[in-house]
Amino acid sequence: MHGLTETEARLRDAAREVAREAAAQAAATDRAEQYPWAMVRRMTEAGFMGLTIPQEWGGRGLSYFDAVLVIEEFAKACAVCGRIAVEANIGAIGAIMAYGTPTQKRIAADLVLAGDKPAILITEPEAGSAATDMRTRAVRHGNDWVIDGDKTWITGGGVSRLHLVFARVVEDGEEKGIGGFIVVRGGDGMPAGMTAERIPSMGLRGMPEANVAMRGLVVPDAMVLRPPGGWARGFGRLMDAYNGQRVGAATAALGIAAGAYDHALERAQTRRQFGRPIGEFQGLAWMLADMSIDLEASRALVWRAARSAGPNGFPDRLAAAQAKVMAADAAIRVTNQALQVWGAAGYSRDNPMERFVRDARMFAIAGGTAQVLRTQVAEQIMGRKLPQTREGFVRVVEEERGAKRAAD
Ligand SMILES: CC(C)(COP(=O)(O)OP(=O)(O)OC[C@H]1O[C@@H](n2cnc3c(N)ncnc32)[C@H](O)[C@@H]1OP(=O)(O)O)[C@@H](O)C(=O)NCCC(=O)NCCSC(=O)CCS(=O)O
Ligand SMILES: Cc1cc2nc3c(=O)[nH]c(=O)nc-3n(C[C@H](O)[C@H](O)[C@H](O)COP(=O)(O)OP(=O)(O)OC[C@H]3O[C@@H](n4cnc5c(N)ncnc54)[C@H](O)[C@@H]3O)c2cc1C
Repeated sequence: MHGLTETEARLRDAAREVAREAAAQAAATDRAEQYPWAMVRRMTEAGFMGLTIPQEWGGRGLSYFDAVLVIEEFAKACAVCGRIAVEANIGAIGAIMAYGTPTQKRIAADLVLAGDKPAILITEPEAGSAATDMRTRAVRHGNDWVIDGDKTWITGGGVSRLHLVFARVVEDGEEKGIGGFIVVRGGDGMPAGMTAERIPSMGLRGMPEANVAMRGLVVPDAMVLRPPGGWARGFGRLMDAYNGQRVGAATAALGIAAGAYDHALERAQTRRQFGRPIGEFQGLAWMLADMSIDLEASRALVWRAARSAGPNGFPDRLAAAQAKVMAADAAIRVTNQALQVWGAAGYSRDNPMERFVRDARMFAIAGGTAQVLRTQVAEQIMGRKLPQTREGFVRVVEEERGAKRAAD
């Protein structure tokens, strides 16, 4: 592969080797709709959980770029394993390793290195794309915080041990901003005050998605994640870390698309109709060409975003959004085209093609929809805020009128 050092290529090859085992169980995981615990144990033993955790905390201290090489291999073989590789290496764990206290880092690193895939809890039933409208509140009572609220579509809800909960911070009776609260699930059950109810989903069926309710959930002050800059800037700093997870999600989408493409390329050259391999028909040859272009473009943007980590240590916001939009939209196109190459056989549940299509669909929704991220890209390239609320636009108009009056 283009532009990899020997060490990077070795890491990718090692992941590819273990991912073969992931491929062998992917269909069974999908059918059983069960979290692939045995495969997670294998990934843990092989050192693919906690790649980016610094060595001083027991991790491998690898880069986001190293992580995306690994994620692509797992996602190509088993999309659920790919998403596990995202959240075990990037996202909530990145936020905690960057902003956490030594105690928080110790707890988080130990959990992930033992095989936990952390959960990130941002979305609420009434606050999806408009995440800053979240209603979940964390109210300070002395040395404890009490959290009440409802989160939805929480990946890993019910199986993850480490949770990073985004909530409105209420201190001294005043709302201060949005902060992060670390909640750990100990034994088999959920923590007191937290429940998870599974949501049946279209794809990635081995990965539980859940509605998570928090009622009087008590979090000690020692488990509050305090990003630099104070509560008022808390959401922004947590989103700095979240840009990493967007790159991870883009990589998972890329991996799924690459897996589907490999199957389609092989089928186009072996399946014959009219006495010729179907890949000779221009309709399919050009489809395969388009698929390869989509994949290369996605990979180029994913790699660029993963390598873009700026002074704050996280991937660049613009590069992450561009990569996520490209890879998510491309994965939908590529997996559908790959199924088309397979004809009726691709439509069978005995064949992985329909699974690839279902698994790819979520990435244009989760982690910031393709529409919302296009707006973020537009804001960044124009260097101006594009308010999404009606009041926000009224404010812009009033400011412009005020500036015009002052100039006249
Ligand atoms: C950001 C949005 C929620 C829009 O809300 P607002 O218009 O109210 O917010 P802004 O004024 O744009 O931003 C507030 C604050 O945050 C900073 N910010 C926002 N985005 C980023 C970013 N990507 N990187 C860094 N900083 C960011 C912004 O600059 C402001 O900072 P200051 O207060 O000025 O300091 C909305 O655009 C949005 O992103 N919606 C999508 C929500 C989302 O992504 N949810 C993901 C949930 S987790 C998940 O889905 C997991 C799935 S998976 O991994 O497959
Ligand atoms: C499989 C899956 C896993 C997920 N995992 C997690 C998780 O682990 N943690 C978590 O917190 N969340 C998670 N989510 C939730 C995800 O982040 C949200 O679904 C996403 O942010 C969109 O919110 P919504 O679904 O409420 O859609 P809405 O915000 O209601 O959007 C509906 C439609 O309107 C469009 N829209 C909304 N606002 C705008 C706008 N301003 N401009 C243009 N179009 C707009 C959207 O693009 C979309 O097409 C997951 C979702 C899925 C599907």
